[in-house]
Amino acid sequence: MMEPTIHKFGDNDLQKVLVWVPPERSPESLFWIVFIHGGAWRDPMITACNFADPVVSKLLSNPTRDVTPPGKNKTLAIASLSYRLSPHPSCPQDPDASPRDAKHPDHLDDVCAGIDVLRRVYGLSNSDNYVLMGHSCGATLAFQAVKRHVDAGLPAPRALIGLAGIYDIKALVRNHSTGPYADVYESFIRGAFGDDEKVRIEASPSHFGSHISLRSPCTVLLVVADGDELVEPEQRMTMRATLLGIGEGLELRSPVTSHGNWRYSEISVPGGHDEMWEKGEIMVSVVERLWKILPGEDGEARV
Ligand SMILES: N[C@@H](CC(=O)c1ccccc1NC=O)C(=O)O
Repeated sequence: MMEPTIHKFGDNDLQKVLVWVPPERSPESLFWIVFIHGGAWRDPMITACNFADPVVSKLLSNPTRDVTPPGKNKTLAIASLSYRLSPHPSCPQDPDASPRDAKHPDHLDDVCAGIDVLRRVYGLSNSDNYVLMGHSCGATLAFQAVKRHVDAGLPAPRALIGLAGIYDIKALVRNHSTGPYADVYESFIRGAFGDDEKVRIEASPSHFGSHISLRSPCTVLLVVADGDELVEPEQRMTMRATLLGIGEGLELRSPVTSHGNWRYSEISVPGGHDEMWEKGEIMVSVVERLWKILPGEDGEARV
C-alpha cells in the first residue's frame, strides 16, 4: 500500500492523522474522505492505519474502479484520524507506551484536532471539499465533530457516512443489558463516558442531531451491516427518526429524503460488524453509493 504521511498533533502516540495525497496536486483539486475508526473508544487493535488499509489500497491503487469524486477534475485524497483511547480491561497498559486513559470528550478533542490539521495543511473544508466516514463509535464521533464545527461557525462536511454507528448510547446499553456480553457494553461505555447518565445522553447523536443548525445541506448516509452481531439496527432507526423528525416506523419513499438541511439516505451491506471495513470492496461500494446520492451541479442526486 502507498505509505501515508503522518502528522502528529500531541504527545500521545495516538494523536496523529494519516494522510494519502496523490502527488503534485493543488489543494483546490482535492476531494477528501476522512475516516474515523471504531473499536468502542478503547480497542488498541483497531487503528487508524489498519482501519484504512483495505479501502485505501482499493481506492487509490485500483485504476479500474471509477471512484472519482464529484466535481470537475477532482482527485481523491484520504485521511484516517487517530485519537486517544480509554482503558481496555483485556489489553493492559504497556508502561513504556503512551497512556490509554482518555475520557469523553478527549476522543472528540483529538478528532477535531486532526480535522484542524487537515484544514491548516491541506485546505480541507474551506471549499466544502470533504466527507466524514466513521465506523461504530467513529460514527458517534463524526456526528459530535459536525456539531462542534457548526457550533463554532465552521462549515459542516459535504457528507457524513455512519457505518454500523452508535447513535443512542443509553439504548445501546439497555439493549445489551442481558446476555453474555452485557458487562462488555456497560464497561466500554463507562470507560469512555463515566457513570453520569446525563453525559451519555448529551453525547448521543440521536439526542443532539436535530439541534445542529446547519447553514448548508449535508448528506447523511447511514449504513448497517445485515449480519451485525454487535450494534443493533434500532440504532439507525433512532438516528433516522432524529434527522428526519419522524416516527421510527415510517417508511422512506425515495432514495434521498430531505429535512431542513439534512439530506438522508441509507443502505445495508452484507456481513458482520467489522467486515464492512475489513473488506475494502464493501467500503468502496459505500463510497460509490455516496457519489450517486451527493447532489450534482444541478442540485439533484443521480439515483
Ligand atoms: N473490539 C471492541 C468491541 C467493539 O468494538 C464493540 C463492541 C460492541 C459494540 C460496538 C463496538 N465497537 C464500536 O466502536 C473491544 O474490544 O472492546
